[in-house]
Amino acid sequence: MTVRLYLNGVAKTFTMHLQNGIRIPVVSNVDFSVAAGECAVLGGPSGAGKSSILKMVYGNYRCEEGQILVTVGDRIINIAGAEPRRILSLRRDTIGYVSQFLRVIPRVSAVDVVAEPLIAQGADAAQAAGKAKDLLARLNVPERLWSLPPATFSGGEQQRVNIARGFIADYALLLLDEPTASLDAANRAVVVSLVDEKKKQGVAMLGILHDLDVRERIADRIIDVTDFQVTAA
Ligand SMILES: Nc1ncnc2c1ncn2[C@@H]1O[C@H](COP(=O)(O)OP(=O)(O)OP(=O)(O)O)[C@@H](O)[C@H]1O
Repeated sequence: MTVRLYLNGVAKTFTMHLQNGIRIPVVSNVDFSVAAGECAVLGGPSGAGKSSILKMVYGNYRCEEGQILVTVGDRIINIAGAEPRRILSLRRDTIGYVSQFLRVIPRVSAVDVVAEPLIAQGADAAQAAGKAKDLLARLNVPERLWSLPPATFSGGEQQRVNIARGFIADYALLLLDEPTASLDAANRAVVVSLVDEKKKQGVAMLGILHDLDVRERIADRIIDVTDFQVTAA
């Protein structure tokens, strides 16, 4: 078993600087690992700290305590102490993030929006566009939309463009932040098969999935975040 992600003694406390520096401890002693080819899902009630953990792994939230170790080839990198430039290069080459929200880029076509992460990893532009079209077709985005910028697409169409963009590149670690929220059953099934393919390729995945049906189909393990919750003294 190759460990791809290891959180070791991670803690997160928010400090509200505009409210007299009130400190809100959220999680502490977070310890778990995710192996290559495994999909682990963070469980626990609303407010338990699932998003905070995912955002620390992606480097969006600073991790003040503990280590977040990611295996990159034959090296191990600690995201908790990584410089912003290192985090950006990890996001290009090693860690992908699939959420339900598309950040629309004006005047860029759906195909180019989807292909971009793969081109950033060094792929040939024509091959990347081909793979982008395959994914858009699998996710039932109508072909007449592929050459248009997604700004005017429906919410569901934008969401599927974003999923295609999240799954196109080759990352060792993929973070799934409610990727199937508000998708219909047919497209949820497509996401399940995309996750299965990533597992076969040895990609480690860590996700938040409130959709119980999808969670049951893709989660190899549930990590209960309440185990790490900081209870008020
Ligand atoms: N940027 C922030 N500033 C201050 N507090 C925050 C911030 N982000 C999260 N929190 C607090 O941390 C706690 C955990 O939030 P988080 O979003 O991680 O929970 P969650 O388990 O993902 O919840 P949900 O299932 O509702 O999305 C909450 O009490 C929330 O108010």
